[in-house]
Amino acid sequence: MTQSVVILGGGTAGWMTASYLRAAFADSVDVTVVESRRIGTIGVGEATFSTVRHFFDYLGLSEADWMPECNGTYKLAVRLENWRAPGTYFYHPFERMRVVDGVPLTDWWQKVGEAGHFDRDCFLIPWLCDAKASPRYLDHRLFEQDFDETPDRPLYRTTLAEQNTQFPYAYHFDASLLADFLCRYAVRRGVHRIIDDVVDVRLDEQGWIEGLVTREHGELTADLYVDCSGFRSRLLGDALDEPFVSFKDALPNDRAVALRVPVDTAVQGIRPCTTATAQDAGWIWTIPLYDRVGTGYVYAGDYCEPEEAERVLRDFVGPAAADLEANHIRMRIGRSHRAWVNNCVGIGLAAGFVEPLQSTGIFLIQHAIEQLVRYFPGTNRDPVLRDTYNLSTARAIEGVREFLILHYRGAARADNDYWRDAKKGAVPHDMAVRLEQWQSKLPDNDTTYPYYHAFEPYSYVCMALGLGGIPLRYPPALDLVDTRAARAELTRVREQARKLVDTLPSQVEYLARLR
Ligand SMILES: Cc1cc2nc3c(=O)[nH]c(=O)nc-3n(C[C@H](O)[C@H](O)[C@H](O)COP(=O)(O)OP(=O)(O)OC[C@H]3O[C@@H](n4cnc5c(N)ncnc54)[C@H](O)[C@@H]3O)c2cc1C
Ligand SMILES: N[C@@H](Cc1c[nH]c2cc(Cl)ccc12)C(=O)O
Repeated sequence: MTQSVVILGGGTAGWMTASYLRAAFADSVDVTVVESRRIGTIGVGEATFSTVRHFFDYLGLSEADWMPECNGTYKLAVRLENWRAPGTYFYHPFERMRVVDGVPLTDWWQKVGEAGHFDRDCFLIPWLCDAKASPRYLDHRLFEQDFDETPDRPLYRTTLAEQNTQFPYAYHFDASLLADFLCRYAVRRGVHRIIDDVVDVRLDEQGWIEGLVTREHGELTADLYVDCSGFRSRLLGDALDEPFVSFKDALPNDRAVALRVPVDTAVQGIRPCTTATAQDAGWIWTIPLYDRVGTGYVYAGDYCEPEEAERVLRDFVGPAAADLEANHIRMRIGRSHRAWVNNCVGIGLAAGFVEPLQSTGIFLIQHAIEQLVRYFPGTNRDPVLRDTYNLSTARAIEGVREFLILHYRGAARADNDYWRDAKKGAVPHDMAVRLEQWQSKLPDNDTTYPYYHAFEPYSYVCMALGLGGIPLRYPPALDLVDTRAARAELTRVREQARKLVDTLPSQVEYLARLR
């Protein structure tokens, strides 16, 4: 029996959901997207997790299919500048920690490494980022060979649940071009697209949605409604009045101002990472795309006025910013108490958002969509499926919240009220315990947020070591054991990095070849 879904919203969340549901259920689920011409999309959201490749894989799309159309580039890490002190930087790479004699290399590094650059001493990717290298050779081989990339497995599509290796890169892309691309993909596969405004929502006596009233297309009805209306949360927050749990007590950044800066990347090169540069009231993102750079200042409105933020961003960009129009954005930070209420599921900004740091928005969308497919409601409206979905998606965003709180707690920077207050904000009880534990032994499986939220202990380790504000000791056991193997591994990282930097093409060269 065919079921029907109406999705409100044609931003990244709406079109990702529509295309994925179609790929999962084909003609068994009839999908309609209604999007407004008058209400724009958020227009930002250009950096991803490495796991987004499962999304494209599921849709049957290769890099060559979508990257050139969306000005895509590779992202091998986040580079955090000035979080410790002016002039410092470190990387959070898509690269798992090496382990020597059962001990993570970073723990060894605390004892035997030279003070300074844990990231460049323990990982390869920081060297590739500094060299603006491509993660692939011109014959398309990956710089690491741990991955089965055989293309001929048409019946086996991967999802987040199968993540047992750490893929070495994610992507940057133009968010508007991606939404257009996915719209074409979905419509070609039978998704109905309606351009109109939803002006009213009809509920039955139990509070279930009966229909969405549009300005010009009458009433749209379905078995399930997906709210992808962005921060407005037109169905979940507005019509169904589901309470919103704010994260502002711990994460005060609630505004952003963004610019799209044209750049001659052939001349400047394309650094294969997102850069997050700490500022007086937040931080600035720099996301290199194929033909331009996306940049924006994420800041706390309580500490900085929008005009001041725009001025700081323009100064940061320099002369190239002169004639560009700035996009000012208010952010609603937190989550809907429940993401799925009755016959309405919120996905994307409509359901919740943490803040752009570490680019978690699209990951949370992808996770929500995969969970929706897993717990898709039958005609009997089993409430257990809905409750399990709500538990899983709430845990994911709460984990992301915890990881981001660490950035502000852990930053050594404390030179003004914003950075000092950031260390006094609320911390979830369990996290307060973990912050203590990390001082005696770097974060590991037993001392990090226990539910799936995609960040693994090594990500927490990078932050603890790189941010510099948490006093850290190495485990005393390391004074009692032979350190030779660990020292040899640190030397091996250096040798491997040197060889890669010498042999890999630049990202500009590789992407030109891909086109
Ligand atoms: C400053 C900032 C930076 C970010 N950076 C990143 C990043 O680097 N990486 C990342 O993963 N995520 C990032 N995000 C998050 C990411 O942008 C969003 O998760 C993503 O774009 C999804 O947005 P959306 O589709 O939920 O909402 P939107 O893009 O706002 O789309 C809303 C849609 O709903 C439609 N709509 C609303 N009301 C109605 C109505 N009444 N009738 C008809 N249509 C309606 C609109 O027309 C539009 O199509 C960032 C977010 C912000 C705010
Ligand atoms: N495991 C997830 C999350 C993740 C792991 N390392 C990084 C690094 C950065 Cl910069 C962002 C996200 C992540 C993933 O692989 O995407």
